[in-house]
Amino acid sequence: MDRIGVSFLDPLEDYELIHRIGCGTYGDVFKARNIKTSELAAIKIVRLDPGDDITSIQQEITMMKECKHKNIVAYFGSYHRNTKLWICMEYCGGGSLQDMYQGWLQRWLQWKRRAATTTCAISGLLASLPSSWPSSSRPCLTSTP
Ligand SMILES: Nc1ncnc2c1ncn2[C@@H]1O[C@H](COP(=O)(O)OP(=O)(O)OP(=O)(O)O)[C@@H](O)[C@H]1O
Repeated sequence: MDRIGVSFLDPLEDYELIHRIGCGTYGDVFKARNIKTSELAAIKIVRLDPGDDITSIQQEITMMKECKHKNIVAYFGSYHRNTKLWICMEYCGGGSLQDMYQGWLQRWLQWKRRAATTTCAISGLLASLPSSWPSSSRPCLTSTP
């Protein structure tokens, strides 16, 4: 951990936890605030037990440290304290890509249902037109609900 610049100081000296925002393969993720700068952060807290293979976590930290781009979550630092590893990073208020995808999917399904309902209503209305109505002036409805 030393090798990748993890601090052994108390993370609660630097961050206050606000609430839990999610949970991943390695542990819970919390919304937090940097006490000195008031900047928001997301902190992943991973429980480390003696004998755990920490290679993949070290790789995740190393990768986050090296990836510096405006479209990639920024890495703020890590702390190893009392069997817990705190990985601090930029807070993304829009949620995960999966959350966004679920939102789009729901909206699209809702829109599709509304379109089908409207089509049915208009079809019913057209069917109720008097048969004496000249076919040349009947509106034509085509849809693929
Ligand atoms: N930087 C962040 N800003 C805001 N929310 C985040 C951030 N990172 C993670 N989260 C939230 O925490 C949840 C868990 O994230 P985490 O990266 O631990 O798990 P994951 O996305 O399932 O990936 P993994 O398989 O690596 O654990 C996400 O789904 C997201 O809602």
